[in-house]
Formats: sequence, C-alpha cells, structure tokens
Amino acid sequence: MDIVAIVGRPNVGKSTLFNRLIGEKQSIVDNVSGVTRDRQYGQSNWNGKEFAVVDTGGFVRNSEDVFEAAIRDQVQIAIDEATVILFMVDVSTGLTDLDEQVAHLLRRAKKPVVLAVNKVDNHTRQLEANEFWSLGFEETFFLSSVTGSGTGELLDAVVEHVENREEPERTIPHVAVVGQPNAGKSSFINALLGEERNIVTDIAGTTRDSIHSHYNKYEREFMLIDTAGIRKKAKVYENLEFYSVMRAIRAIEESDVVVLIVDATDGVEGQDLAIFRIAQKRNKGIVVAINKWDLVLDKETNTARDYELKVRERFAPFNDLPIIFMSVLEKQRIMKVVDATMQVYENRTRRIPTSQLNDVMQAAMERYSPPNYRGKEISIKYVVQLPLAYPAFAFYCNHPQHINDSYKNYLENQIRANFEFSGVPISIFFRKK
Ligand SMILES: Nc1nc2c(ncn2[C@@H]2O[C@H](COP(=O)(O)OP(=O)(O)OP(=O)(O)O)[C@@H](O)[C@H]2O)c(=O)[nH]1
Ligand SMILES: Nc1nc2c(ncn2[C@@H]2O[C@H](COP(=O)(O)OP(=O)(O)OP(=O)(O)O)[C@@H](O)[C@H]2O)c(=O)[nH]1
Repeated sequence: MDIVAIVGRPNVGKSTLFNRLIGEKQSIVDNVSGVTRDRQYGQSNWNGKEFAVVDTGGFVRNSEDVFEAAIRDQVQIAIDEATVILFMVDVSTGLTDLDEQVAHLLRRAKKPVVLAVNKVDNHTRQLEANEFWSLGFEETFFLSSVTGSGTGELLDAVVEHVENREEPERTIPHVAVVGQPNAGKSSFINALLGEERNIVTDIAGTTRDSIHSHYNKYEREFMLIDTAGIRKKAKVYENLEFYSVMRAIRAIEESDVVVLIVDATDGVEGQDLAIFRIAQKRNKGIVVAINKWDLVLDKETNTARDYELKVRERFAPFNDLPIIFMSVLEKQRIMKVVDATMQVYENRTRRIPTSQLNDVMQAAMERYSPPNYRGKEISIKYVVQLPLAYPAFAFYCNHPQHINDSYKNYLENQIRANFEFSGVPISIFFRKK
C-alpha cells in the first residue's frame, strides 16, 4: 500500500487533516481498544484508492518546541520512505523560515509533493494564501481542515500519485522482522541465514528498497523481509523513533506475518506498541520475540512467566499470540520463533467450513445470547467466514447496528476458543439479514 506522509511545522493542522482522512469511525474504534498513539498511522480511501497515512507530527511530543533540525530530519525520512509527501503550511502565520527550509528539501526530492495551505477559512485568508505560490509547487491547494472545504480537491491530487496495487500472489509466507533499533533484528536474520544469506531484490511490484531473503531449511520455507540496516551506510538519523516506525510500516505492508523483536532489558515500550498496533490494524499475523534473554540475570522459576504476563497486558486487548523468549547471541530458541511464525501463518490462512463454524457458534450464542436493545430482540441467524487473506467473519442478524462491543468480544473469544487463531487479528462484521 502506498504511504502518504503529512509533513510541516507544528500547529499547522496536520493532525486535524489526519483525523479527517482516517475518518471518525477509526478513531472511535481505536479509543475502545485503548490505542492512544493512533495519530501516527491510519488507512484512508479516496476515489476507491486505498493508502496509508502517516502524520509525522504524531512522533514528536510537545511538538511546539521541537527542534527545527528534528523536523528537517523527519521530512528527509518521509522523502525516503513515503510515496507522496503532503506538505502543510498555515496561512494564519504566513510563510516562515522553516517552511522555506522544508520546501527546499522537498524541491530536491524525487517524490511527488502536494502543498496544502491550511486554515484558509474565509475570503481574506484566501487572498493572503496566494503568497505560498512563491514556494514554487505546481500542485498547491487551499483548504480549511476544520470545515473540510478544499480537502476534496487536495485528495484528488494526492491519489493521482497513489497506485492501487493488487496484493501479489504469494507462493511462500512473507515474514517481516521489525522492532526498535538495536533490538537484534539483523542478528536474528543473520543467525537464521548465516553464510547463505541470499538477498532477493526487485520482486515485481512489491519491493522498493526493503531486503527480501529466502529461507529454506529443515522443511521450512519463507521470505524474510528486513529493512534494517539499509540506511546504516548512508546517514544515521537523530530521529530514530520516527525512522524505525516508518520503515516498519513498509516491511509490515509487504508481509503476512510480523516478528516483533523486543529487547528484554528494555521491555515493551511505546514504540514497540506503535509497531504492534500497525500490524494489528493491517490484520497481519504477529509473533513477539523477547530477545537478549541472556542479559536478564538471576532468573528464577517464574521469571519468564511473570515477564510474559506483563507483556500480554501491554498488548491487550489483542494478546492471544505467541511470546517467545530468545537469545540470538546464545542461539537459544531461535527455531521456536521460526516455528511459531509458521504456525501463525497457517492460522492466518485457516478456513473454517461454514457448517462447522455454525455448529460451534450457534451453541455459543445459545449459552449467551445477544442482549436486547431497547426491548428489541436481537437474533443472529448464521455466520460465514469471508474469503479474505486474513480471518474475517460476517454474522447475519436482524439489527446489526445494535450489537454491542462486549458481545462482539464474546463472539471473537468463542471463535478463538474453538479454532486455532493464535497470533492473528480477527475481524468481525455484522450484516443485515
Ligand atoms: N482556523 C483554523 N484552524 C485550524 C484549521 N486546521 C487546524 N486548525 C487548528 O490549528 C491548531 C493546530 O492543529 P493540529 O492539527 O493540532 O496541528 P498539527 O500540525 O498536527 O500540530 P502538531 O501536533 O504540533 O504537529 C488546532 O487548534 C486546530 O484546531 C483550519 O483549517 N482553520
Ligand atoms: N546479549 C545479547 N546481545 C544481543 C542479542 N542479540 C543481539 N545482540 C546485540 O545487540 C546489538 C544490536 O543488534 P542488531 O542485530 O544490530 O540490532 P538491530 O535491531 O538490527 O539494529 P538496527 O539495525 O540498528 O535497527 C548488537 O551488538 C548485537 O550483538 C542477544 O540475544 N543477547
């Protein structure tokens, strides 16, 4: 999926536009599941074209006083990683030095740039906004993110640069190895591939600059997707947090299963969660590998168990997934991670025959039926698994809009209790019948 990155100074209105793009619905859903840092990444659809949106402002806390250098850094990363750059400026403050600096970087980029002059709320501001033509971007649009005026034209221009890429037919599982800088991603991949590291580049229409390596040993075969280390030679960004999430997004997009490597000495941090939620939103299989377990000293009988419980809490509500403690350094349990990955891949492709699914779910719904809504009886007639690349179920019922989240969770838990979907997010829809 193509990535549209919104860049610009603090306070110009990036997150207001971002929220508009990803839609009210998504933010409500996220609130329910306790996602707080959802400002970074979302999916949008315009004119039938789907794309991912990244709000670069979501990566800086207190962005009011963020260093200018950090913003320039983000712009450079966005240029490298995104498909289209949406550069936002603010008519109410007028053109600033930092705008000029950002524009300078963008003009040299070989990526399409769309300039959005925001807060053009009225006629006076419309006149003032003309000064931004001096930045020299052919595609310049005037909008008001709060009222929404002008956003349609802007998006039309943005999606001109977006391709609707079909998911390529895959013959073997694609596995993305992601995690924070220094978690041990390269060490893990090197341990798997050793000398035989066979880098496959340029798979038609899929790769740009992530590295694909083919693993085929001990009757296990998959493609490893690794974006680690690409930039090491070129430039080490100060803004590592933004950079590593950005490159994780790319790898996740191309994968079926994501192996999230976490440094045991740090525990699960905000950034690990950000990457985890992106994989979850994209319905990818997930395996968590807690690495550097050798560095955790004085281990007792319950150390791993207690640690695992804490990790599961962090990932809630989606925590039906394999968590494996490994040490790449001491070659401990690396193959366990591989096996879990293969299992999760299988779970993600699992198809439950309709009759079996209905037998199990009818029984579950008899044990605990959907609560009435304002005296209306809710009845779910049957359920089918949808023909998608990931597990998704449609429940046909009389009042689809009145089934509450706790009942939805009940249904999901029942599916998980009866069928093996460990490591895989499940989508549940209610449809009118
Ligand atoms: N008048 C007006 N105000 C706007 C418009 N869009 C956003 N704002 C306001 O501008 C302020 C900053 O908006 P944000 O969306 O938080 O800006 P941001 O660029 O994401 O800021 P950072 O989080 O600092 O990066 C908020 O008070 C918005 O309500 C607009 O079109 N017109
Ligand atoms: N003690 C210990 N050190 C490890 C382990 N795995 C990796 N390391 C060390 O951690 C450091 C970082 O490992 P890398 O594999 O380069 O980490 P990375 O995630 O690829 O890092 P970036 O490319 O910066 O994103 C190296 O010094 C490794 O030797 C482990 O299991 N135990």
